[in-house]
Amino acid sequence: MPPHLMTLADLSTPAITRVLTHSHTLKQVSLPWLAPQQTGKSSRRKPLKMPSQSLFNKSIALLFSKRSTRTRVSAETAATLLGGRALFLGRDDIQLGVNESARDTARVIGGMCQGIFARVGDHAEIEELARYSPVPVLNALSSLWHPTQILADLLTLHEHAHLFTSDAPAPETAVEGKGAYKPLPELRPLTITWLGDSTNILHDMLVTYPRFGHKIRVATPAQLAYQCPTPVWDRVKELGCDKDIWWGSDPREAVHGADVVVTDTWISMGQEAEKAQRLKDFQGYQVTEALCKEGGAKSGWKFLHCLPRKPDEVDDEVFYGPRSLVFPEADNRKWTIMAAFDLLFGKWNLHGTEATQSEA
Ligand SMILES: NC(=O)OP(=O)(O)O
Repeated sequence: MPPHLMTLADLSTPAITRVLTHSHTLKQVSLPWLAPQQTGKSSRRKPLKMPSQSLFNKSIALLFSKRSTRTRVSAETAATLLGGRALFLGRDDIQLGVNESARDTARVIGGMCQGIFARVGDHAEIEELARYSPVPVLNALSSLWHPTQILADLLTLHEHAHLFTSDAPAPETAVEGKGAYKPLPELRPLTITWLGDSTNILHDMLVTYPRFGHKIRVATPAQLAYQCPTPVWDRVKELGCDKDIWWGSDPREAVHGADVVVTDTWISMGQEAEKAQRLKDFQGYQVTEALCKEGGAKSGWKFLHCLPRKPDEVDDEVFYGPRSLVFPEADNRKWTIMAAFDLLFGKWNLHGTEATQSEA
């Protein structure tokens, strides 16, 4: 039975830390490799190290039934860096869902490729793929979970740990030629606020952040449709995360004491018909300087958003301002997906906890 990853709830805390550490090292190894190569005298510099080639001559299927920019481009470029190839298989490209079942598709693609990175509608679809795939399946987003997004968010927070500690200097990032790679900066326990719908992004936050000592404060509209689905809340409780989660419907109350404010679109893929009702239900939830000041967020609060963004949920002042970490967060989709591909598809060892720095 191959290992799979449906949600970060499936990984222990040390295993998540290992993926983040591995992402941080792969990023440091890969960036000099990807930089324009210099000629002339500077060509006498120390030879560059090539990142792990665990996917050399291997193929990863990107089975995407929904649109994607970040996840798709991260996956394709990460597979290339690992020496392999990603095959993008969109909903109109293959027989799945029209002439062929998920069961048969998983068996056939798994017989030809060495991993499946799948973006699906209903979460049951990816469970079905995983049940019958002979190779590992990684969740690229389902109705319930979005694990690779939260890996990127965590890496971004760790890289910006100095912003949350008044006396800490910014870490050095350039490492080429210095031997050992910089360790992942330690992150102090934070208060992280979510304003918006109970989406797959929030769900992976709920089962992850409290295990690292972070408190979560959530505001969703009071209607039942915006509350946490039972299968997700069951995992939250199973992991003991519920005691560190405050959940209400007042966005001002939710941002109280926040170090980080996170939101996402109020109208996810497939919910376009509900747009008018949703815009009404989320009135007052837009992340702005005024809202966070009135609610008592910490003076240095920072902003995360998985993207794509619409101006409904966050105004331009916050989104493009100095509080925003959204573009480093987007960049980190690549390094975290690269680490997950290396460990899951290349080594079948994503759930392990042994250090990986020497094999980056
Ligand atoms: N955040 C995210 O998953 O972006 P894409 O939908 O563009 O992949």
